Amino acid sequence: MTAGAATHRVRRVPRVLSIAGSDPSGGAGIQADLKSIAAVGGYGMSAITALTAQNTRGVRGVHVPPAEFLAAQLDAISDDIAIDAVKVGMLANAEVITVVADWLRRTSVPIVVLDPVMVATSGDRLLDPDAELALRDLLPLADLITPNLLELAVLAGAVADAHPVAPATTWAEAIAQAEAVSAATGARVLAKGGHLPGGDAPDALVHAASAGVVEFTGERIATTATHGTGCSLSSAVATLQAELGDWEAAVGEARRWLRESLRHGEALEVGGGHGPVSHFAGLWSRGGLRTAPMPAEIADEWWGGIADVRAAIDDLPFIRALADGTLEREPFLAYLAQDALYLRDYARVLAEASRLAPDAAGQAFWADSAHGSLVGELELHTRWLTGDADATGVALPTEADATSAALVFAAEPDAATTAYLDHLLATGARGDYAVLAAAVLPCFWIYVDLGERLAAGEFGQRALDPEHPYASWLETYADPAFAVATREAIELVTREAAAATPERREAMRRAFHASARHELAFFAAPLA
Ligand SMILES: Nc1ncnc2c1ncn2[C@@H]1O[C@H](COP(=O)(O)OP(=O)(O)OP(=O)(O)O)[C@@H](O)[C@H]1O
Ligand SMILES: Cc1ncc(CO)c(N)n1
Repeated sequence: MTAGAATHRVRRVPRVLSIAGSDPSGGAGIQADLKSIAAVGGYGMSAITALTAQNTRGVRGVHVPPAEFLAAQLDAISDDIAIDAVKVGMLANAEVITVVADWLRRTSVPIVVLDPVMVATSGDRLLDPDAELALRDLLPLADLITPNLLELAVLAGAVADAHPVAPATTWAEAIAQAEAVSAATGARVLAKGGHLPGGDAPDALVHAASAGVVEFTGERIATTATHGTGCSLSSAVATLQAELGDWEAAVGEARRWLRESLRHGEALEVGGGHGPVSHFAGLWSRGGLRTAPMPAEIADEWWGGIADVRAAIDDLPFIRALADGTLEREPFLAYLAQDALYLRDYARVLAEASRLAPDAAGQAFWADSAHGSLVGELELHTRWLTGDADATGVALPTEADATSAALVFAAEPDAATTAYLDHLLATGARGDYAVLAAAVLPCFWIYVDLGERLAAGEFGQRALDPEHPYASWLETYADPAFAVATREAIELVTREAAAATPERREAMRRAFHASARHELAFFAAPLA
């Protein structure tokens, strides 16, 4: 850990100001800076030093607004907003340099990265030659300076009392020049080898005060999309340093990001010269572009998506007859016998969801539900199937356990039970928690919905009669505690779906839909 890291206060979304020129073609200058800052996770701001008329082929003109107006921009920002890092780019002339240097002295910005822009990738000048010496006063205000080889030579000359220094032709020479600039200014220097001939594109982080040289190597990427690489790198390093508080880590991560962006630059098909890098290529491919739905929207969509299945369940002769009490005892007991078989394995599937759950809350919830379906629901079934249906609230006689188990699970699983359980058990075996949780949800949701609507008289007043032949069944599913558990299940599952990738969310929806169809087949079977 460096001294800087020890005192660093972590800033998850650093507020980063770019003081630079405008590139209307969007690949360099403040446009590249804002994209880079956002791409690596910062909040970007920009104070514009100069306007250029340029594209990927070259710079056609430069307009420098009055320096007082740059000062006004800088003060407007610093009077209101805490700034975690500043990146300085194109400065155009000596007057602009003075404004920026004065503002930096007045404003205590914790991180200053100076990209001493002098010449564009196209070869056009972006800094008056007579301003190169004025840069000397700005250098000690920087924490990190990021010159390319030509700029490094100019800075090395400036700190050597304006003795001209020739651009390095070897990497060792470049590092020696960086050491001289670092020693004279106290700043770290990132020497960039992008302009070296050869197959490598090395950078070196040089800090004379700690006699440290950290080299970053990597092969040169074959691309014409190199417009604005220097702007992009310096902005990314400033942002990442504010987040990580470690220069080596910040440069390393910024380089990884820039190299990925370089690889995708040509695919943007911007301009016929040196095109821009693709600043968001990584984010686009890994994060996706569409906004994720909210959990409540997912609940509505999934529930709406099974409206036809729910309507079909409502219309089943089994449900109608169960509601009005005319259902024969034989199909009711046949249904319960199948449901007992179902619940035994359903509890195992819930236990699997508990095992796979990513957090303790989820683990506890599914474990509770597994327990609930065994002691709450299965006990009800047992009372019915062992002929103990009238002994409400009385515990099962323990000496009869073996006999009752034999009775409860005596039935052969029918096709609907087998299909439903195969679906759930296979989903569990695949080991995807989110999909499994979606698959078990209809069993909560459809039953609670039915139970509540039966108890509300939606299927006739007979369902509310305490003398109803299947009153204990009706009460079990109208139990408010079951509704609470169901709401929690919906919340757990839809929150998981909201955080999932679109593909995974779709797999969850499909599993949910499949289970709903199995519920319909299950209710239809006893009278089929
Ligand atoms: N073709 C490439 N392959 C890999 N990395 C590259 C390539 N071109 C530039 N880089 C990297 O991009 C960063 C910027 O380097 P470069 O030396 O081009 O700066 P610059 O000249 O200031 O950039 P600009 O083009 O914006 O003026 C460095 O990290 C460098 O290693
Ligand atoms: C405005 C601006 N800043 C920096 C550079 C360096 O690439 C550029 N081409 N344009």
